[in-house]
Amino acid sequence: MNILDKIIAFKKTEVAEKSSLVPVKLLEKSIYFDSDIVSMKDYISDPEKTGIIAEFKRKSPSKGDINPSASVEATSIGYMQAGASALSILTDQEFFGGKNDDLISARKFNFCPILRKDFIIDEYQIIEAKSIGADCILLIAAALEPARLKELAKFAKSLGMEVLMEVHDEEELASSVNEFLDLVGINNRSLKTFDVSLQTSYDLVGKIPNEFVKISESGISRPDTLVSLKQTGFEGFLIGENFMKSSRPHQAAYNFMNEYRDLLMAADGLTQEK
Ligand SMILES: O=C(O)c1ccccc1NCC(=O)[C@H](O)[C@H](O)COP(=O)(O)O
Repeated sequence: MNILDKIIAFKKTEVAEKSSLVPVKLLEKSIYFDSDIVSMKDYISDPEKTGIIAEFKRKSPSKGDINPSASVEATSIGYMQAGASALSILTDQEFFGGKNDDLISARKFNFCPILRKDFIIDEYQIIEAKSIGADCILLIAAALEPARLKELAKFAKSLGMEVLMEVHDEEELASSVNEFLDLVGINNRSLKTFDVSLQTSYDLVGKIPNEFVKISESGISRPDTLVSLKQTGFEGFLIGENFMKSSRPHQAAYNFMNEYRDLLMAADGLTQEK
């Protein structure tokens, strides 16, 4: 059993418990339920923005504790002030130390697209995502049969939400891509070995149909990597640990984004000189 199998097995029990404790009818009463979303697709593909989806995660299966006591308020506000285009908030408690309240707090303090980062296997979790103020959900191709993934994506769209599908290889991409997705993410981290290889992104970017916003996810730690990922066709970059491992994640994000902007300007200057 790999880590994803373990997480999904846990989610099945979690969803059964939660849905018996908090019925859908109650979730639908949330002030966020009928609110319009802030479009992740629009913010990421805006050329004036950095495309960075800055992630708030306290721990992870691959790294253990990263920053258990970080403040979601200070970090999310700081990320957006630093120039992030969007936020990704881990809501899984068991494996990532997150909670729904983290997303609710991020929503309260920021006007920007927010991705609910969790392991979605059921419509209940999508309704819950909308009720806590998320704009976009993640569907992981390795965790869902293609037909089920499509069903969940369609359901999210029916609630007015956007969908990011994450894949790890060409097979997942070919079998799971469907018309209800908005963004497609290439995860550079193998969920079997936890090894990270940016080559996965470079190999797969050309295979993502152009109607989807292309995101590179995981293991990004250098601003110059973003420049080359952008040059190969990525518009979005999901970055978590590199910021969160700092005692001041928002400061790390600020430094990273400043350096990225300088590199982009220098790269643009070189292109114009040619
Ligand atoms: O991060 C993990 O250890 C992990 C393990 C199993 C499933 C998912 C996992 N991570 C979720 C993510 O996709 C990352 O948090 C996200 O892409 C950011 O990655 P990073 O910048 O490397 O923190």
